[in-house]
Amino acid sequence: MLDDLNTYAVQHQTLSALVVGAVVLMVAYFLALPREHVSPILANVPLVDISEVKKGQVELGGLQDALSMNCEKYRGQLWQLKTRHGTVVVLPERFISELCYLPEEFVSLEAKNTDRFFTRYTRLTPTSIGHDPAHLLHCVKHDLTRNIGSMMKEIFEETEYAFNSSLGECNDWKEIALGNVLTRAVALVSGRVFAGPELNRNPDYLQSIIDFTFVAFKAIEAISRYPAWQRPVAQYWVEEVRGIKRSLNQMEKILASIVPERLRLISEGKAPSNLTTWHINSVPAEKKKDLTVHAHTQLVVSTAAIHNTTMLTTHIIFDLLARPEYIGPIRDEISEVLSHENDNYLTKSSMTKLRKLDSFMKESQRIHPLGLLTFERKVMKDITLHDGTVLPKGCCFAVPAYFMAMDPERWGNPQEFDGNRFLKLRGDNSGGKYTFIETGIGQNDLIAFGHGPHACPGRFFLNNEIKVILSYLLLNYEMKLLDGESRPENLVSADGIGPAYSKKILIRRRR
Ligand code: HEM
Repeated sequence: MLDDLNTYAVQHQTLSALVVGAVVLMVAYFLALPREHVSPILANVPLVDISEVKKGQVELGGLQDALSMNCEKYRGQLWQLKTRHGTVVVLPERFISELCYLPEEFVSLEAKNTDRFFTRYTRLTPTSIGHDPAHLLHCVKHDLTRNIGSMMKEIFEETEYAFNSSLGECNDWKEIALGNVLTRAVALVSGRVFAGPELNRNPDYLQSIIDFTFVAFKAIEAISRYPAWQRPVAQYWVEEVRGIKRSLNQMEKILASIVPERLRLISEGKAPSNLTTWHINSVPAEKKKDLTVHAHTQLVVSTAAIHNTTMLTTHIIFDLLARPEYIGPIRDEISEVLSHENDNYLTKSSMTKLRKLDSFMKESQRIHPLGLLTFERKVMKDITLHDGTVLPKGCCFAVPAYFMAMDPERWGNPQEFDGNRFLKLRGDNSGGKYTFIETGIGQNDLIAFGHGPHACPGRFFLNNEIKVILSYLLLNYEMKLLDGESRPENLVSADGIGPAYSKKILIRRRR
C-alpha cells in the first residue's frame, strides 16, 4: 500500500514538473517572440476594413473596388484601409510634395518594405541580412543608369538570342504563353547586365533568378497567412520561405568561383562592367569577399527587374494586340529610327526618338499599373502636415496611384485607351515631360514609379530594355490574340494589377 502511494506521488510529481516545465517553456517562447509591428489605427479618420474578405474575393477585385469607391467617397481627405497585410493611411496627392523629401528618420520606404514583405522571414531587403541597402541602391541608381548607353549592344544581342532560342524558326503561327516567353527573355537580358555573358546563360544561374522571382512573392503571401506568433516557427515549414533560403545558398555556390576571379580582375583594372563588379566596388573592404551579400544582391535586384518588367511588357503586348491599329505606325517609327543607326541595333540616343512607342507604353501603364498604391512609406517619427494632420510614428501611408490614373477630374476620359495620349500632351516638346520614365503629381501625370528621391531607380534601365524587346518583336514577328479572344482579363491581387500571365497568344516570324 505504502509502495503504491509512493509510486503515485512520484508519478504525480513528475507529471506536475512536466506540466510546469511546458508552461514555462511556452511563456518563455511568447516572451522571446520578436515583436511584429502593428500599424496604429488613427482616431477620427475613416477606416475601411477588408481584412476579412476571402482571398478569392480580393483577387476578383475587392481591393480595387474598395480603393475606387472610398477614394471617391473621401476625395481630398485621409482614410484608412485595413487589409490582411496591415493598415495603411490612404493619402490624397496634395500631401506628396511635403512628404517626399523628408529624410529617412521621418519616413522610410525600407522600413515599410521590412514590414510589408515580412523580411524577418523572407530576407527580401538588404537590412534583413544585416547589409546596408545603400550599396544596392548605389549600383542601380548610379552604376546601372550610367552604363545603359554602353550596354545597348549587349541588351540587343541578348534579346535576339532569347527569342531565337525560345521561338525557333517560327515560320508558321505558333501558340505561346506570353508571360513565360517574356520571363525568360527579361531574365536573360537582365542577367547579361547584372552578371555578364559568362553567367547569364548558365542554366543554374538563369533558373535560380527566375525561381527566386516567383518564390519571393509567394513567400510573402504564404507567411502572411500565419498569425504573427506562429511565424517564427512556421518559417521552417513554409515551403516558399524554405525556397528563398535554397535559392540564396544556390546563388552563393554559383558565385563562389566568380567573386574571387572578379576581385583579381578588379585589382588588375580589367573587370567587366556589370552588377557583380559594381557591387564588389561599392561594399566596404570586409564585405568584398562575402558571398552572402553578393548572392543576395543578385537575387533581390533580379527579382525587382524580372517580375515587374515582365508583367509590364506583357500588359503592353496585350494592349497592342487588342488594338492592332497601333502596331503599323509604331513599327514604322522603329524602322525609321533604326535606319539612321550605323549598326542593326538601337542606341540609347535613338530611344528618345521612339515617341509613339513611349506614349503607348505609358498609356498601357496608366490603365494597368502593377501597383494600385505607390509612394508607400512607414512613419518613423510623428509628422504634422501643413493642415495640422498628424501622422503618428509607426503608421504606414500610401497614395492611390490607380485611382489617380483613372480619375475623371485629372484626365477627362480616363476609361478610354488612347495610345497617343502622351504623344499629344508632349506635342513638339523635346523635354522629359509626359515621357514613360517621368513621375509627377500634377494633372495628366502618373506616379506608377513612385515619386521623389525614392522613385524607382530601375526605370531608366527598364525603359530601354522594354523598348529593345518590343522593337525586336515588332520588327521580326507578327503577333495576334487567339481567334475570337479579346484582351485577357487582368488578375487583381493584394499587390496590384497583373496581366493574365500564362494566357496564350499566336506568333510567327514576319514574312
Ligand atoms: C515595370 C517595372 C517596375 C516598376 C513598375 C517599379 C516600381 C517601383 C516603385 C513604385 C518603387 C517605389 C518608389 C516610391 O515609393 O517612391 C520602386 C522602387 C525601387 N525599384 Fe522599381 N520598379 C520596376 C522595375 C525595377 C527594376 C528593373 C529595378 C532594378 C533594375 C528596380 C529597382 C528598384 C529599387 C532598387 C527601388 C528602391 C528605391 C529606393 O529605395 O530608393 N525596379 N520601383
